[in-house]
Parts: sequence; C-alpha cells; structure tokens
Amino acid sequence: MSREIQEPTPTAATKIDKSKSKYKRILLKLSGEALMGEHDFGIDPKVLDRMALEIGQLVGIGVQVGIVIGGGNLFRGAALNEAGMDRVTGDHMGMLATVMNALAMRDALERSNIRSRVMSAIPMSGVVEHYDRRTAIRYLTSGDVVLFSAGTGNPFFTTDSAACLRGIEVDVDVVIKATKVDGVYNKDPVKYPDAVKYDQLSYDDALEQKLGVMDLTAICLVRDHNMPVRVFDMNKPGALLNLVVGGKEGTLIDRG
Ligand SMILES: Nc1ncnc2c1ncn2[C@@H]1O[C@H](COP(=O)(O)OP(=O)(O)O)[C@@H](O)[C@H]1O
Ligand SMILES: O=c1ccn([C@@H]2O[C@H](COP(=O)(O)OP(=O)(O)O)[C@@H](O)[C@H]2O)c(=O)[nH]1
Repeated sequence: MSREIQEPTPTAATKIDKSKSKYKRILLKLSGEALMGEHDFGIDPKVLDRMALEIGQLVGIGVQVGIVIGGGNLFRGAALNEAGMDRVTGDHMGMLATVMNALAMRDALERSNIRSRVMSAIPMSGVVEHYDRRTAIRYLTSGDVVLFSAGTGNPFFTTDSAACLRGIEVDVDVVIKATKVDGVYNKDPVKYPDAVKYDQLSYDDALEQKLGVMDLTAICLVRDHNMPVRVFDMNKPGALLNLVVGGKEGTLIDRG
C-alpha cells in the first residue's frame, strides 16, 4: 500500500533554531541489538518508534541523516560459524538481517511522516534500491533519511566498518555510533565497574589500547580519512539531539 509522506510531525525539537545544529550531515550507526528492546531476539516496534521520533527531531532541525543498522538482533556470521555454519554463508545471513532491520526502520520512519529510502550493498531488485553513492547524496541533500543496508556487501566485515565507509563516501561531518554504553572507557564498562570514561580519544589511542567499543578495521578507516566518530548511549532520551546541537554527550574519537 502506498502512503503519502508528509513533512515530519512537529516536535519540541523543531522549535530549535536550525542554525544551532553543529552538523549538516551525519551517519548514525544503530546496533541491531538496540532494536531488541527488552527481548532476546528480533525487533521491538516500540524501540523503533522511539528511534524514529529521535531521528525526526534531527530532520526537523534540517540535519541530513544517513543510517547504518546492524543485524546482531537476528544473525551474526561469527556466531553462526561457531555453531558450525560456513562463515561466508553466516555473514551473508548477517547482511540480509541488516536489510530486514532497515525495512522495519523505514516503516517506523514513514509512520512518523519522515521520508526515507533503503539502499542495499547487495542488489535486491523489487525489495530495495541498490546502493549508489551519487543517488544517496542526492537523497540526503533533498532531506530524505537514507538507510544503508547489507553492510559493506562483503563477508568478514562489520556494520561498524560499513558505517564508517558510507560516512566517508557520502561525506558526512561525523559518524555517530549509538550503543548500550555512554561512551568509550579504558576497559569494557559492562565487565568492569571501575572503568573510566573518556570524553575525547585519539584514533591511535583507540587502536593501541584495542578498546572494544568499535572494531579496529573501522577505526583504521576513519583514522586514514580523518572522520570524527562520536559514541553515545541511545537509551538516554534526547541525547542524540543534544549531541547534534553540540552538547557534551559520549566520547569523541578524532585526531586528538
Ligand atoms: N573500552 C570500551 N568502552 C566502551 N564499551 C566497550 C569497551 N570495550 C567493550 N565494550 C563493549 O562494547 C559494547 C558496544 O558495542 P556494540 O557494537 O554496540 O555492541 P555489539 O558488538 O554487541 O553490537 C558495549 O556494550 C560494551 O560492553
Ligand atoms: O559488511 C558487512 C557487515 C555485516 N556483515 C555481517 O552482518 C552481521 C551483522 O552485523 P553486525 O554484527 O555489525 O551488527 P551489530 O553488532 O551492529 O548489530 C555481522 O555479524 C556479519 O556477519 C558482513 O558480513 N559484512
């Protein structure tokens, strides 16, 4: 059923002065697990709706939003491989899982009257558009949210790498990684309650200390292209908007 997409529903955020946005174009990385909400598997529509609202607030202040969603709530190649499956087949399943998540997110965005497009790194004619950089930039420029799905299209990579890759390709101002913790710590804060949070961190420090919040391939990529990354807690209401208007949220990874 085709639905007419209207302007985003006005929210408190639309009252924010557009000139206040620190970034013009962002790439938001959402982990698949974040979509599970309270469940152990799958997608919680309530979480999708909340995320759609927060994304709508960014669109409302004129920020161009690209999104990469993970697939860890459904399938991960490495986990399937441990259970006995061929790794490449598992990674293909993981990438297909990201397409399912992107479709669900598009549905939630459209229900909130936020215009959005899903592009896939793996051709999937009749379901989603094939990723094309120039078309993606055109969509972003016209204010559509673009969901980049199927990761990089290649096995042995992660959606963190896909987020950094697409962010660099479509020339965003920052890659924002939404996760379950409120930044990067000197060790995993879930395992070590005495872990200390960084407000800012250099690419080299993140690599040398092997800080597990983002995979090292992704960090190498952003370092080589000097793309700043911000890691923040998606479960904190309003944090995404605050970050985009220049508030202090999470950890900034940059040249230092
Ligand atoms: N140094 C660290 N700082 C912050 N989080 C870390 C660190 N090391 C490991 N982590 C873990 O990384 C997780 C966030 O990564 P994310 O990619 O969102 O999760 P997942 O890999 O489960 O999809 C956090 O839940 C946290 O437990
Ligand atoms: O470029 C990519 C991106 C993802 N994947 C597969 O898709 C799964 C889901 O992505 P990810 O684990 O990054 O999701 P998240 O942890 O963010 O939910 C991965 O485990 C891989 O199996 C892949 O093969 N290539």
